[in-house]
Parts: sequence; structure tokens; C-alpha cells
Amino acid sequence: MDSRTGKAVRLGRILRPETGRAVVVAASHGVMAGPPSGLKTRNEIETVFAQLRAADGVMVSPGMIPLVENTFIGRDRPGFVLHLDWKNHARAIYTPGKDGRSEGVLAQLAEIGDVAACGIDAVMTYMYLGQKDTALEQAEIARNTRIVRECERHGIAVIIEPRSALEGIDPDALSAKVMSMYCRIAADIGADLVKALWPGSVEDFAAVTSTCYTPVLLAGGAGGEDPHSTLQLAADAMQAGASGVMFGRRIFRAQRPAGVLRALNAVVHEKQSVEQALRFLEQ
Ligand SMILES: O=C(CO)COP(=O)(O)O
Repeated sequence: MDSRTGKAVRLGRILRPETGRAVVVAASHGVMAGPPSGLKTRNEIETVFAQLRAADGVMVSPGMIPLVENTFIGRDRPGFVLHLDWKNHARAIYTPGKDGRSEGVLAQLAEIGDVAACGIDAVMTYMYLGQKDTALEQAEIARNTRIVRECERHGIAVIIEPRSALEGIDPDALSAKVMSMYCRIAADIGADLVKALWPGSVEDFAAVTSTCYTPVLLAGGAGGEDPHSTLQLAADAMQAGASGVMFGRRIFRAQRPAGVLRALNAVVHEKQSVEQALRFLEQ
């Protein structure tokens, strides 16, 4: 039995075979930052998740699984993505300005064998690079490599999001040069998908996607109040050669997540313009 088949089956539940693209919803923010606005209560979680049927994937934390498992059971359901690691991001929230950055201290939240048994299609892991302490950087490479090799054995897909430990400190942390290097490292370690932050322009993101042979999904960042800017960001990412988006707050904080999702599908899969897609927000 070849576990590559398992990986192809699972990856095919996320990247739509017809387009090779994906719109994934990230909903696991609580594990890093506490209750996220839009998903604070059980009621909010249930209300938002009931609107995510049209997503190609939805990312949750391990503890959320019993609460939302129905999202993933049945035909034509979103791919099941697990946020595999905690990172020391909460410090950045409760001590803003006091060296409150997430310099890449991470802990793995589940074993890959258990992930496979749970029916999960893909795991997402951060990969922090650029720490002053080279032991931390080395540990991050070793941790991500271990996850990728274990997922290969179990036929689970892996999404790596490379991040700079110098975000917010070094203005170059999100530059095309640094992002291209980090995304390519993620691909060369063996990620199936790379999730990347927006480096600031279509041109810079094109430099990232064109040098990363693994499909790149754009991460969203804060937002959600203005669906037009969400659609424009997705359109810019597609123009730059992305294979889709992996947005969280821009979807679950929206007034009607289902409408934003439908409109994002129009931009990402149907190549519709932002103006054309805007009509889906009303439907
Ligand atoms: O995947 C994500 C967080 O892990 C993306 O979330 P945001 O779009 O809210 O930044």
C-alpha cells in the first residue's frame, strides 16, 4: 500500500481538481490568541461553521473537532485541516510593545498517527526562521521536517507557513527576498502547500510564487469589515500566481461569511473580477 495515494486523495479534497486552486477558511485562532472576535462563543462558532459548506478546506484546532465535526462528515464537504501547533503569540497580545513578538517558540498539539485516525486531510504548521538564537531556528527546521516525514508515512498533506521571527522589528522581514527564501525552504523540506503572508504588492508576491514550485496560498491578516478589500486582496494574489487563499478573520468576522466565501470562490475558481463577485455578497 502506497501512502502517496493517501496524500493525493487528501490533497485532492483541498485543492479542487478542476482548478487546482483552493479557498480555505482558517478558524483556529483561539489556540494562539484566546477567544477571537467572531468566534468567541460556542454559538458564534456554530453560526459561522454552518456557513462554511462552500469552502475547500476549514482549519480548526484539536479541541474544536467534536464541536464542528459535522462540517466534515458527508459528501461535498470542505477538506479537514488541523492547526498542528501552538505558538507563543499570546504574549504579543497581552504585552504589546514589550518585546511581545512571537519569535517562534512552538509546541506540537497532536501526533500524526492520531491525526490520520481522526480523518484529517492536512495539517498546517508554522515555520519560524530568522531567530537570533540559532538553536531555535535549527529546532524549527527539525520540527517541520519531522512533521513532513511523518505525514509522508501516513499519507497526510502538509501546509507550512514560513514566518520571520523578526516581523515587526526588521522592515525586510516580509520582503519579497525573505519571503521567497522562506517559502522555497518550506517547499524543499517537502510541504504540499505553502501559506504565505502578503509582502505588499502583486509584483513582490509574484516573486514569491514564481520561485516556489509548491502551490502557494495567501494568508489573510486582520480584516473582515470590508469585503471589497478581501476580494481585491484575493484577486491580487491570483494575479500574482497564487493557488488560492487561506483566510480567517476576513471570513469569520464578515457580516455574512457564506456570502464572502461564495464571492471568494468566484474570484479564485471562476476567475471573476472583484466587481462581478461583489454581487454574491448580497445573495
Ligand atoms: O491561517 C490563518 C491563521 O493561522 C490566517 O488567518 P487570518 O486570515 O485571520 O490572518
